[in-house]
Amino acid sequence: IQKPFLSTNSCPWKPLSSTELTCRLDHDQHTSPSPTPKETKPQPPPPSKWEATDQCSGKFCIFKNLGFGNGRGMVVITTPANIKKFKVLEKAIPKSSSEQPSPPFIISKIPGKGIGLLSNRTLHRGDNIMTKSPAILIHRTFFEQASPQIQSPLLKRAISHLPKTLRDAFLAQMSHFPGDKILSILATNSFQMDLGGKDGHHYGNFPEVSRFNHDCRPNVAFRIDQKTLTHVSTVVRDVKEGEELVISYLDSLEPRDKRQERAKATWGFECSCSQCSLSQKEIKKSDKRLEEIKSIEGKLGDVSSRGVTKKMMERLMKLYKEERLEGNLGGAYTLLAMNYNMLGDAKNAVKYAKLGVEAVELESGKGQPDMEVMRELIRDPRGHFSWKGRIGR
Ligand SMILES: C[S@@+](CC[C@H](N)C(=O)[O-])C[C@H]1O[C@@H](n2cnc3c(N)ncnc32)[C@H](O)[C@@H]1O
Repeated sequence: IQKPFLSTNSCPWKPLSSTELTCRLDHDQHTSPSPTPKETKPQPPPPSKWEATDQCSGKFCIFKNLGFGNGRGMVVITTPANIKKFKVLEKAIPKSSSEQPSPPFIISKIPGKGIGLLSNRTLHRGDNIMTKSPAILIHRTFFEQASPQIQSPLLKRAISHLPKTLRDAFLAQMSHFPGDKILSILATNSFQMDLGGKDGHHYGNFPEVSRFNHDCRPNVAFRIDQKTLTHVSTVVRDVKEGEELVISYLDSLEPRDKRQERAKATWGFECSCSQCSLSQKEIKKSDKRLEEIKSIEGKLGDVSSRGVTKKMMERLMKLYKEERLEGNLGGAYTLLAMNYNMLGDAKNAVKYAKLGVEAVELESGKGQPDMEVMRELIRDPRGHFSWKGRIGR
């Protein structure tokens, strides 16, 4: 458990509407107390309205909405056809979604990782950490089709349109790569997002979310809500006050060497997370467990496989628990629900189907296609297409 070590080394989180967003930990050289902000009358946010700018490169233009999210603001580099999708989106975002009066964390220095988030209270599975809309969204092909000489000035102009608080938060993000700062920030801190339709692939950047460090055994899961395009982060197991809140940037089910390789190649860091810093002996055991998880899930996922037993399923649950994979349970629960039903065990099938719905919604959001199958199973396990599928009706 990591405690905030010195009060001077941690900042309380401030919602974006405040006059000073950027925690001074971002700028270590500034150690003197910040001047008291001048008394200014708070201005009402501008109305939420998308505007096209004349700043374009080929088919990509900058669009801005300074009133988005109750004055939080957002800029987009995309095609005019895509911007129409945002007009719908605007209505889907609740006015207050960018503000959180009492967030459950503080920003703090974390040894060996730069800045991170520490919980400021006890948290439980299902608790929301934050829900944020992006500061900037950029069409995927902008990076593929435009040269860096074209990308850099357009990105710089786009960021310059953001309201000051969000712009400062954007520029304070960690960047790992040499060359253009904005490109490097985006390469270190972006998420893939899909606006739907055949040309909907974009990258989104959420400055506040960028403070989550990585852990191969995270206590927080995240998802992009496709309806509101917000980044939603949720606690997956009990968290004590002072514990670091961490998400996984990687596939947690890969062996340690592969995870290390990917962290280095994509984000340029040697992963020093709770799982990667185990002893060699424990790492070997962990990799073996991960292999066994893949093998059991392979059998459970194949309707033609023979020898599926309840013992095998109990073993799978034990492996997940030992590996602390509470953020990846949705798929495992769903497999168990189906297989218990295929073995004619309605009680366990319904139990795991209910757990599956909860876990999948937490990990991926509501409305996932497979969840209707789980709900049908919960309603009537014996009438479900999977009933006794492995043993004959
Ligand atoms: C998205 S940022 C996370 C916030 C960052 N620590 C900061 O100060 O803003 C990703 C960077 O944080 C650091 N980091 C995140 N997780 C880490 C880990 N498990 N071990 C070491 N460094 C880590 C790496 O430098 C990585 O490139």
